[in-house]
Amino acid sequence: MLSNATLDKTYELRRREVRQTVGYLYSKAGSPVNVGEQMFLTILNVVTSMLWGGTVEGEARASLGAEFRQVISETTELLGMPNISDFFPTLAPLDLQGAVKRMKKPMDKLNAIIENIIDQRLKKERESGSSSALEFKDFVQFLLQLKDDEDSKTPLTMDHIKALLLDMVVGGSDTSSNSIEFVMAEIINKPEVMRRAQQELVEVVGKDNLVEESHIHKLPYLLAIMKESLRLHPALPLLIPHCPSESCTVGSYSIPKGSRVFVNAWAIHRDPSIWDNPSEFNPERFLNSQWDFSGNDFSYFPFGSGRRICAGIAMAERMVLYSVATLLHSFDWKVPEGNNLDLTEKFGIVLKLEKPLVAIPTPRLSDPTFYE
Ligand code: HEM
Repeated sequence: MLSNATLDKTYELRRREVRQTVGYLYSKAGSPVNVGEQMFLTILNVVTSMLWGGTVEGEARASLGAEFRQVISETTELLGMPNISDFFPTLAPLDLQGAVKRMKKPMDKLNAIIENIIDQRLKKERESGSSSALEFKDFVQFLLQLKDDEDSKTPLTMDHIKALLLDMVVGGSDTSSNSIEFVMAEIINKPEVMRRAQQELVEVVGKDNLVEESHIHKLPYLLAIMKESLRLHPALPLLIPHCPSESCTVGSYSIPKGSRVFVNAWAIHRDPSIWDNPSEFNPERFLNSQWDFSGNDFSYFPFGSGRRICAGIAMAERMVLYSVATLLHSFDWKVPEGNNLDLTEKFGIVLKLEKPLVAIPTPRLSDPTFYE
């Protein structure tokens, strides 16, 4: 589902959602909008339509999207909370901070949403006679077939399927939308960066044309902006906790088997022995640089590294670049009069802006049909 070949085939899904967001922003032209919320809804719809073909529209888009965002936010907040049970596992059964108890409510809600989706899919299959009768094969359909395949080398249970779907929705939506929010906040904070990115878009896309995903490989300055924003604000600042299956030694530290290892990518990305003026937002440092998202260089790895590297890098790169390119090509952005742009970060397993980015879009394209 996340390979470049499949992503090429599902471009229409991303395009449809991004165009819908542009239409919404056009209807709000001149008024403040919550950028992160809009981007969350856009990504949520893209991820869910790739997983099970379902999108949220109209009124339901705002209400289900807001509910989903709240539940995912609660879950990721609890996941990232320092928990005494992690450091003293013998205390875990006591759940001293009540983390396990508090996790139950959002997890029950997420489970109910996912179960409902699987039930609907099974019902549809029963009605149509077979799964292959469905119009197009999405991830849920693929997993359900794999579960029923007796010769499969990967035995799957319904719990595995639910966990995989949750992983994708939670892992894909909050990370990508927060990353887009940080990119936009940094750009709005530095008007010269916004102008240069828009100039690049005019040269590559033109003003009488729409941004397409195929353009993003021709926008080196925009890619440098994404890399620089992920350097300062990696979506998962401590990656995802790792757990070695064997005792090992790393950089002369011995790591016992089974210990919980947090890698502080946030601090490495701001290490003054690696980066000049580490706290400055300066996309130029990434123009013609050796740093990429492969995780092969331990001074820059916003998607992690090695066997557990992010499974969604290709999709994240497409979604972030395509969304930001479209937002900047279609609109000028500023914060409401009298408001200061506050880039203070809020730490958790997912890094967020302490104060959500609220900004005003002003259309830049003369032809109103580009906003339909
Ligand atoms: C800008 C957006 C994103 C960022 C910055 C990001 C970052 C990361 C990071 C740092 C990890 C942990 C890697 C490690 O511990 O070494 C991870 C894991 C993962 N990500 Fe992403 N991610 C993003 C978007 C996505 C998307 C769009 C999807 C899928 C729809 C996705 C799916 C996953 C999955 C499934 C894992 C777990 C991989 C495993 O444990 O084998 N991510 N991501």
